[in-house]
Amino acid sequence: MLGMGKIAKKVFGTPNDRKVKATRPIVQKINDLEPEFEKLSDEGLKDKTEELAKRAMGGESLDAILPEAFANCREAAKRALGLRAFDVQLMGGIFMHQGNIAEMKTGEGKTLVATFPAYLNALTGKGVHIVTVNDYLARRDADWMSKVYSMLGLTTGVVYPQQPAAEKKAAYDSDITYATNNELGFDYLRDNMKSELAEMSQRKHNFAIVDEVDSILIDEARTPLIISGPAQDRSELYVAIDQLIPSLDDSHYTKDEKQRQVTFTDEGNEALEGLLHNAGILPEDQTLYDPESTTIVHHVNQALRAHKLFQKDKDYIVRNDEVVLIDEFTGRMMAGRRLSEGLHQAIEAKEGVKIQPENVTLAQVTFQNYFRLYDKLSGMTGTASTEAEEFQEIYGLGVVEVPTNKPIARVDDDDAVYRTTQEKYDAIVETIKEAHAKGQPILVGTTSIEKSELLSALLTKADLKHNVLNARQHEQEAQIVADAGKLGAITIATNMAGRGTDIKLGGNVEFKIMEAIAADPEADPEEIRQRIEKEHVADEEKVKAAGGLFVLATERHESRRIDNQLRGRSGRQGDPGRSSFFLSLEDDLMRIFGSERLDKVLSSLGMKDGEAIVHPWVNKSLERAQAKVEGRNFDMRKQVLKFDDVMNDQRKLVFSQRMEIMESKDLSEIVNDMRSQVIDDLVTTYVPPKTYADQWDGDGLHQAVLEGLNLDAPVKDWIEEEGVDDEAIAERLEEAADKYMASKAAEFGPENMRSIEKQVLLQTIDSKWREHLLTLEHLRSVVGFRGYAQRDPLNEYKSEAFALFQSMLDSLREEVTSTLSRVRPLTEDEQRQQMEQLQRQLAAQQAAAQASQGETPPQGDAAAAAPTGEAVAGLDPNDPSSWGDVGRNAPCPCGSGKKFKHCHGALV
Ligand SMILES: Nc1ncnc2c1ncn2[C@@H]1O[C@H](COP(=O)(O)OP(=O)(O)OP(=O)(O)O)[C@@H](O)[C@H]1O
Repeated sequence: MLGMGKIAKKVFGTPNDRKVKATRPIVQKINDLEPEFEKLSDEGLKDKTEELAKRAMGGESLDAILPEAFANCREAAKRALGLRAFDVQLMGGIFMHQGNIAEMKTGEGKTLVATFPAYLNALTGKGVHIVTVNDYLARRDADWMSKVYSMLGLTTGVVYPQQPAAEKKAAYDSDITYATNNELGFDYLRDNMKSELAEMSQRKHNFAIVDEVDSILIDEARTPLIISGPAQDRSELYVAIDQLIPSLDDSHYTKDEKQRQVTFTDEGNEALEGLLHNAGILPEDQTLYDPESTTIVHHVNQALRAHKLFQKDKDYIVRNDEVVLIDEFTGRMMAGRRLSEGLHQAIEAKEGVKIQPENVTLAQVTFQNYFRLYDKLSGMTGTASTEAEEFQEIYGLGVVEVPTNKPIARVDDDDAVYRTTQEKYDAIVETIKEAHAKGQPILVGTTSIEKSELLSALLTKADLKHNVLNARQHEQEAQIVADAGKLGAITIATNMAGRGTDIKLGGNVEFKIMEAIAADPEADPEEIRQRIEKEHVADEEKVKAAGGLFVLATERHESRRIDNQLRGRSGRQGDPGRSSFFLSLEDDLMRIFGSERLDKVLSSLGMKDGEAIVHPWVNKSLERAQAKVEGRNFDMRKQVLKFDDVMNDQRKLVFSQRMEIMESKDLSEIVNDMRSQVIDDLVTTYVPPKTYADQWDGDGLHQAVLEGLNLDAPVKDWIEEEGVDDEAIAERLEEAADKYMASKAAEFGPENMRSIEKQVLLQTIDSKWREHLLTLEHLRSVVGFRGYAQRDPLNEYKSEAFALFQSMLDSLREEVTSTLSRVRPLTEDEQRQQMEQLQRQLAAQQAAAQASQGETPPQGDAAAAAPTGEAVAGLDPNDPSSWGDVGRNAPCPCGSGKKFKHCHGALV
C-alpha cells in the first residue's frame, strides 16, 4: 500500500521533478537554435562569442543570453571533440549556472557539461575557475576542453604546484582556469602574503565550478590549508612555566585518565595565578582570565599535561638529549614524531633536554571558507543528495538530481552479511572466481590500503591475476582504472583510487590504440586505429554479455555517499552491471551499530558456517545507521565551522585592509591617523585625572612618549603650563610628532617615505596577524578547558577572540607608529653589511637548492612550508627518525597517501 507521502509524490512529482521540468523549455530553446548555429563558420562561432560578451558586459542578464551561449558551445564541442551534448547535459549546465550542484551519475559526461556554464559565465570577462581533486585531472580536463574554448575564442589556463609566477598569473588571467582545490587555496593565502599587487596571482573570485564537489566541500572541509614556518624561540617561557608545576598539589587539578585530560580546579587557578605573578611570567595587573593571558594559559595547560599525563619510559623515552615518543599499541619508538601545539616542548622542558623549535601557522584557510569567497559557486558530482541539507545550510547550494541520458540497467544486490571476516573473505574470493570465469570484469572496493593488500594476498593465493590501486599515483591509476572494464579484469581499489576516471566496458579504446601503435611502429597508424576500433566493439559486446562491470564492495563506509560512489562506477550510460556489498558482523560499522540485533536474527535462523543473510531489511537498517553517523559528522563539521567563522571574519577584514594598502599610492593619511590614535591612547592612559595631579610627576607620559614616538618632547613642561588637560597635551604632542615626521620625510624624500610607510604597514600587519593566529589557536584549546566551568566554549571563544583582535589592532598602531619614527637612512657601513648578509643568504639558498635536486618536489602544504626549512625532501619513508617535523596536514612521509595526522601523526 502506498503511504500518503508516496501518493503525493506520484500526483504532484517531487520538488526535484519540478526543477527538472522547469528547465525543459530552456533546453528546447537551445535545441531550436541548433540548425542556425550549425550553419555558422568556425569564425562565426568566435564572432558570436564576441557579440554575446558585448551584450553580457553591456548589462544584459546571463539568463537571457543562456540559450544562444549554450547553442554556440554545443556546436563548438561537436566540431572540436565530435561530441554532441545530450539534453540532460545541457540541463546539468543550466543548474550549475543557477548556482546549484548538478548530481549526475558516472559516465554522464560531466567534464563536457562544465564547459556550458563556464563559457556562459566567462563572457563577462571576470574569469571562471573549474576545480578538480588532483593535478592530473586539472591538466587532463583542461587539455581536453580547451579545444572547445579556443574554438569559441576563449583562453584556457591550468594552475599547478611549483608553477613559475608569470605562468601562474597568466593561467589565472585566462577566461577559464582549471586548478585543484589545494592550489587555489594556497595561492589565495600566498597572494595575501605578497607585498606588491603585481605579484598577486588571483583575480577576484567570480564563479567556481567544483567537480567532485562532495569530496572537496564535505570530506575535506574540516582540513584547513596551512602555510607554516618556524616560531620564535620560546624556550625560556617553557622552562619558566615548567618550574611552577611541581609546586602544585592534587587539589589543584583533576585528572581524567580515559579522556587523557587534566584540568585546573578553581583552587588550582588561584594558586597558579599567584605563582605566575611571583615568577614574573604574568604581569601583576593581569589575571588568568584576561584575553591577553591566552598564550600563557595554553602553555600552563600543556605543562600540566606533560607532567601528569605523560610518563617517562612509558609514553616516551629520553635518548640523545631528545624526547622520543613510544607507540602505545606496539611499544615501538616513534623517532621524529612530535606532539603539536607546544606539548612536545613542554615535555622537553620537564626532562631538561634541548627545546626544539615549534612550527607555527603563518596563514590558514579551510576549503569551506575559501569557496565561500566566490560570488557564485556551483558543483557537480555523482553523489550529493544524501548531503543536500549540508550543502544548502553551509554553502547555500541546492542539489538537483539530473536524469540519466539512458535508464540505469545495473542490478544492485541486497547486502550479504556473514558472521565473521574470514567467512566474508572466503565468499568474496569465491564470487570473484565465478565472475572471472565468465569474463566479467570486477572492481573490488576496499576502505583502506591494508585491506587492499590483504585481499590482494588472498587473490594471489587463489591464482587470480589482478591490479591494486591505492590512490598514490593519480596518472597511472587513471589508466589502470580506465582498463578495469576489460574482459576478465580484476582491479582492487581503495575509495579514492582513480576517482574521476570513467570505466568503459571492454577497456579504453584510445589506450588500446596507443599501445598497438607503440608495439608496431612500422605499420600505418590509421589502419591500426580502424582494426582496434573494430576489435573493441567486439570486446565491448563480450563484456556486456558477461554482465558488464561487477562492483564488489568489501565493507560499508560510514557514509552512504561513499558507498554510492563505488556502486556508481558500474552501469554508466545504460550499460549492464552489478553491485554487491559483502559484510560481516565483525566490520566496524556493524560492530558499532545494530549488530546485536542482527546477531540474534542470524542465530535464530540457525545459520551454518559460511552462510550469509541477505535481506532488504538489513540494507534498510544499515542505511539508518549510516544516516545517524552522517548526521553526527555534519554536526561536528558545523561546530568546527562556527569556530572557524570567527577567525574567517577577522581574516577577511585583515586581507581586505591589506589589499587596500597595497592598492594605495599614498598612505600618509592612514599612518597619521594611526599616530594620533596612539597619542590619544598614551595621553588618556598616562595623564592622570585632575584629582591625582599633584601626586604625579609626569614621568609616565614622558617615558611613554620617548618609547612610543621616539620624540623628545618637553611633556613635563607642557603639563606645568596646561595642567592635566588631556586634549591640550594631546594636541601639542601631535603637532610635535607631525613636525618630527615631516622632517623625516624631508630627509628621505617624500617618495621614499611613502614606500617606507607601505612596507612598514604591510610587514607589521603580517607579523601581528601571524601572532594573532597563534594566539587564536591557543585560545581554542584554552576554551576547551573552560567548558568545565559551565561556560559555553563557543561564546567564550567569540568574545575573547574579538577582544584579542582589538588588542592586536592597538598594538599594530603602536608598532607602526614607533617603527616609522625610528627609521633612518642606513650608513655606508650598514649598507655594506646588509649587502654581505644578502649574499650569504643567497649562497646558502643555492647550496640548499642543489642539495635537494632530483627529489620529488614537495606537494601541497609541505610545498608551501618548504622555504621555512621543514624537512620534506630527502627523507626515508621507512625511517620516521629522518622525517623531522612534519606538518600535520602534509602527506605522511611513509607514502601511505594519507595525511600525516591521519597516519603516523595520528597521536599528535
Ligand atoms: N554528449 C556525449 N556524447 C557522447 N559521448 C560523450 C558525451 N559526453 C561525454 N561523453 C563521453 O563520456 C565519457 C565520460 O565522460 P566524463 O569522464 O566526463 O564522465 P563523468 O560524468 O565525469 O564521469 P565520472 O563520474 O567518472 O567523473 C567520456 O569518454 C566522454 O567522451
